[in-house]
Amino acid sequence: MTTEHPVAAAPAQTTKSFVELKSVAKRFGSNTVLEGLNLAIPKGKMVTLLGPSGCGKTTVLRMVAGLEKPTEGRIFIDGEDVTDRSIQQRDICMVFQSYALFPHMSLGENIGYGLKMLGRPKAEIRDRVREALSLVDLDGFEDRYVDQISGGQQQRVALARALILKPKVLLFDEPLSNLDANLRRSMREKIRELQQQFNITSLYVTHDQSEAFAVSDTVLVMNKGKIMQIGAPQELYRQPASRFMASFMGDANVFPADLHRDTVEIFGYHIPKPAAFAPGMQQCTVGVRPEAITLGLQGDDSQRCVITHVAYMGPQYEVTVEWHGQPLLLQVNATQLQPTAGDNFFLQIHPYGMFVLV
Ligand SMILES: Nc1ncnc2c1ncn2[C@@H]1O[C@H](COP(=O)(O)OP(=O)(O)OP(=O)(O)O)[C@@H](O)[C@H]1O
Repeated sequence: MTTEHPVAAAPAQTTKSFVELKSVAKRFGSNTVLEGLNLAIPKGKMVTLLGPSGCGKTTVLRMVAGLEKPTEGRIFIDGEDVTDRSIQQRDICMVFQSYALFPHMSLGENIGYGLKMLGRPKAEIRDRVREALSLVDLDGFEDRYVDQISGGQQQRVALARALILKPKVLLFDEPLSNLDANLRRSMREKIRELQQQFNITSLYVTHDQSEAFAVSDTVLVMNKGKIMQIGAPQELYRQPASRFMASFMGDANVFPADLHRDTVEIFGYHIPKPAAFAPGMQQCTVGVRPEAITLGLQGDDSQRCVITHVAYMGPQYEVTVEWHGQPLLLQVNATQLQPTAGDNFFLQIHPYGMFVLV
């Protein structure tokens, strides 16, 4: 796919821009929502704020947009201090959960509205609207109205309306929350495709872990106004920095373990030691992801387990086994085994799904 496009072809401004928050705090009256927040979005990257409801993600996004002012700290876009600038003076566009389209305007008028306000000539607006619609796979939809298209299509129009302005920064506020599961997948693919195609520096807010992983270069996990961990999706999942992170990033079984030179020992069972384990440690707590555990018909006594609970999930079963008196959650691929409570197996743990907890 070409990276040249007359609507959103990355101009110098777009590719060079970045966002930085320095020592930002936000208080609403006596309620401190954020404290000492530092955040940097490299040029052309997508950073996602992920966290439980109320942790402060939308407040961060609104401060970057200029809809809220930090109580302390400064915000920079493209090297300029924008802390005291209004939303109109920041060269950013926002894509909202609610689409925020004008119902009395055609889709073409909605998308071209920003350019019209900038006083661009009619012919240019018409051409750029057509191209923006094409980018979001809505060719020929100029004359339709909001009530004549689906929710998924409305969100594509909202995306086109943002892209047409070639903003320095794109902000996404839970943009998929109102869409059903199938539409969510195709919309997030479209967002990621366009963001990467045009190297648009972007900040994305969601409380959905799989959505955050699918669209982001970097994910920043927040809890109660604090940053818990920042990293690439694989890093956060495979090397969570705390128990909160281990459980927030998915299911995890947690055990005390003895560390040997080349192996990790849990209940007498030896597993090859993953590279993440620091040399010199002798004991630690390990986390094991459910998908890293498999059931087989052969093994030794240290691997013996009995199934205590089975839940059918479609592609896989979620299975709880008892292992050395401890419950252990694992997944069984439905094409491989039909597990039943009471069955005896021998388990194996793959080192890929194991991490150290400190
Ligand atoms: N305008 C406001 N006045 C007072 N308190 C506010 C205001 N905006 C946000 N808050 C408070 O700040 C905290 C963080 O809210 P925020 O909306 O940033 O969280 P969030 O992580 O985006 O949550 P959600 O996923 O539910 O949107 C909450 O306790 C909220 O009640």
